Amino acid sequence: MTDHASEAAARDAAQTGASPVCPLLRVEHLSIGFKMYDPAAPYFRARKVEVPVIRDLALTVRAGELLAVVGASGSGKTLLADALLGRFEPNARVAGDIWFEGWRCDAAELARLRGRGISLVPQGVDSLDPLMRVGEQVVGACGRGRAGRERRRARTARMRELFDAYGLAAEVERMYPYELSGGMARRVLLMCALMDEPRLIVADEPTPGLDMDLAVHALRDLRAFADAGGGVLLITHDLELALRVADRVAVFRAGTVVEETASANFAAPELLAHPFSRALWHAMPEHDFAAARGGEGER
Ligand SMILES: Nc1ncnc2c1ncn2[C@@H]1O[C@H](COP(=O)(O)OP(=O)(O)OP(=O)(O)O)[C@@H](O)[C@H]1O
Ligand code: NI
Repeated sequence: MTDHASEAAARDAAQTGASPVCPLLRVEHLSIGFKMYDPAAPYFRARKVEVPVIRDLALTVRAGELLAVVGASGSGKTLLADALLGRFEPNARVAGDIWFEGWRCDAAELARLRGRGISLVPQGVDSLDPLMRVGEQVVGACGRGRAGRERRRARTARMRELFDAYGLAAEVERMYPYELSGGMARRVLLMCALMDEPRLIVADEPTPGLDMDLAVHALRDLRAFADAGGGVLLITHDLELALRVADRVAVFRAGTVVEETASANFAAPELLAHPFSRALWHAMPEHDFAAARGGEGER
């Protein structure tokens, strides 16, 4: 841990009257680019250039809150999720600060927090091992000997508690991933994340492939986690779904958050500050999919 933000938070609080409690997660000026051969240059003159994907991004997640990061496909959302877990490709160039519970963390510290504070619900259900029963995967490796047996017993009990709390039938434990429906597989991924009693869950597109009912169900589980005091960063391209569960929405465009606002402000376009947020509002099915007015070309 390199720094502590509680003094800064207390100072801010003295100035603004806000609560001095540190947010669970705070990201400031995060920029990520990739060093790669210039795709525009002819091959015989190719040289390495830095291609920016995330630029000067800021967001905050507090305990008890679900923040949705809503952005188009391919805009860098998974890259953001990976960054929060301290996972960077070797050619990534990273700048900016990520604070977890008031501590500024570098990539190695974030990677250590995985499973010890921060859990990821990954974008693909293919992260489940096809050859292992669901129960074994959720419980995870427990080690050998007496300590291993104790740990297995404790983790199995926790898994059963979670299955029960989140409505997964006990027989799912003995199933293989191919026997699960899309909705069940998504739920199992969430259970894997919850096993480690995280304070923050980063959920990367947890709903594609699910019908509306199941998607809402999956998001309700995340909402329940936030209501119990955890923080959730929900990454999605589906604003309509996000608005059903999120307290606040971070509108993500061209690699940065152009507006972080209360979900309630999506009630009317006048309540939204950025033209792209208003364009998203107009593009929602219930607002007749109007063309993305005011969005394109504006940053
Ligand atoms: N190691 C890398 N080197 C170069 N470019 C990369 C690397 N990793 C990711 N990118 C680029 O970063 C961009 C953002 O990718 P990312 O997967 O984060 O988007 P996304 O918003 O999660 O997309 P989706 O909606 O499909 O999940 C892509 O254009 C991708 O090509
Ligand atoms: Ni993605």
